[in-house]
Formats: sequence, C-alpha cells, structure tokens
Amino acid sequence: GFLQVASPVPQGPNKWHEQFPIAKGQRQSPIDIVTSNAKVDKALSDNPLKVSYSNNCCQSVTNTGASFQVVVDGAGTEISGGPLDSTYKLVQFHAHWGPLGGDEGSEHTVDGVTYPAELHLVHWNQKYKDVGEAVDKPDGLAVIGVFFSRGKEHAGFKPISDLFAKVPRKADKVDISFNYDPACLLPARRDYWTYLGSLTTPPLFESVTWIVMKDPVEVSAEQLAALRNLLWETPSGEGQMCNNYRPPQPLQGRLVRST
Ligand SMILES: NS(=O)(=O)NCC1=CS(=O)(=O)c2ccccc21
Ligand SMILES: [Zn+2]
Repeated sequence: GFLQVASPVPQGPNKWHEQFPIAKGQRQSPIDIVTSNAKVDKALSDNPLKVSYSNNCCQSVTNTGASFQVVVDGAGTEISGGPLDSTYKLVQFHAHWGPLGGDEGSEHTVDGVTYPAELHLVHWNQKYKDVGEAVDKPDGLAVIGVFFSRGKEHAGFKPISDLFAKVPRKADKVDISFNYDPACLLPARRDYWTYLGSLTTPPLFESVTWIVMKDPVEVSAEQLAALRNLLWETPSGEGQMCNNYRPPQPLQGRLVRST
C-alpha cells in the first residue's frame, strides 16, 4: 500500500470533514448570529441563567497545542437556568484568537462582525457521570462564549494572561496557586444569544448548548499579544499560536433565541 505519511501539523478546518464527517452536520458551530433573526424568548428571562463559580476552582493552565486551557475542578462551580434544563459544571476554559493586531479571531460573529478573540467556558451536564460521557450527547455540554474586544486592560484576565509565557509548548502546564473566580471574565450585562450547536474543534460533536454573551469584555492589546506567547506546530516548524478559530458554519434553519 501507499506510504501513509502522518501529517505532523493538524489539518485546517476545511479538511476536518475528511476525518470527522459531522463537520458537515446539521448543528455545527460556530455560526454568524444575525441579530434581526434572533427571537426574544421571555422564558429565558423568566428563568435567568444562574452562574455560581467558586473562587478556588482553577487548578492549572496548560498549552493544549491548540489553545491555552485553564483546567477547573468543577466542585461548586455550576450554571443552570436560561436555556438549560439541568445543572452543568465548569470543566475548563480556553480561547480562540486571530493574527497579531487583527480584528478577526472570534469563532461566532455578530451580523458578520468579528472580534479579536473569543473565550469559551465549557460545562458538562450533571445528569452524566463525567465529561467523557457527556461530550457526545445532544444535551451534554453548555459553553458560554465571551467576545474579547481590544481596549483597556482586563484586570481579571491579567493573572491568567501573565501565565501564558510559562507554558510556551504543547503539554506545558503551570499550577494556579492563587484564588481565581472565572466569573470575573463575564460581561456585567448578562444578555446572551443561545442556540443548539457543536464543539468548534474536532471531534466536532453536536453536543453543545451555546450561550453567547451579547456584550464583549475589553482586554488590552498587550493581553491579546500575550496569547502569542503560546507556541504550536506550523508547516514551517514551531511558531506563535494564532488563527486557532473555526469560521462560521451553515445555520441549517436553526433558531437563535435571545434574552
Ligand atoms: N471550542 S469548544 O469549546 O467547542 N471545544 C471544546 C472541546 C474540545 S475537546 O474535544 O477537547 C473537548 C472535550 C470535552 C469538552 C469540551 C471539549
Ligand atoms: Zn472553544
């Protein structure tokens, strides 16, 4: 048979369907949120999204080779209400971003507008025994997306963005020794759009109830630049991690609800 040369560099989003056919599925993420088509659903405000994070839940920051990831011990770190029919526990948060100084980088877009980065707070449904069981179930995950805009420094993000220089290579990991409450990364105004979608990275499971906050949070140009202290494999060897975002996917007739 032909020599199968394993490609050391992961293939980009437009090749994922070859190994993950669900990439062309009916509830893929991210999407472009067309605000005029979003439907205000009173039920979302009647049962407000409840975010109760503890401030000692963050254990470590690691370089996954595709993003930074803050690993969380979900004890006492739960969300419920809004579009969710049960309690979900925070397991990790990470982000996606673009090129240095650019304005693309978010995964979701709003009326075609991109942001320089997007934070994802990943939670799993407590009806399952662990995140591994939840990850491929239609109601398995809930991910809160927060847009980052370029502006003044985000004091709450600084303790995390200062750690990126300590985890330059894949599998590098540093412990978080200080108390940290991830809720500080949420915008003050808690309005959001919500729709049924998927993981935006392989294996692209269609298991995510997306909760995309309407308001961005401001981070400084230096904090966005700190994301590039993370390195990854590129076709020409090791380079700055950037453009680790999947572009918007077909809506396939899905409804986007709004608070
Ligand atoms: N951008 S995203 O948030 O859609 N991706 C998340 C993700 C990618 S994953 O397959 O590592 C995984 C395992 C368990 C829970 C979440 C994930
Ligand atoms: Zn993500």
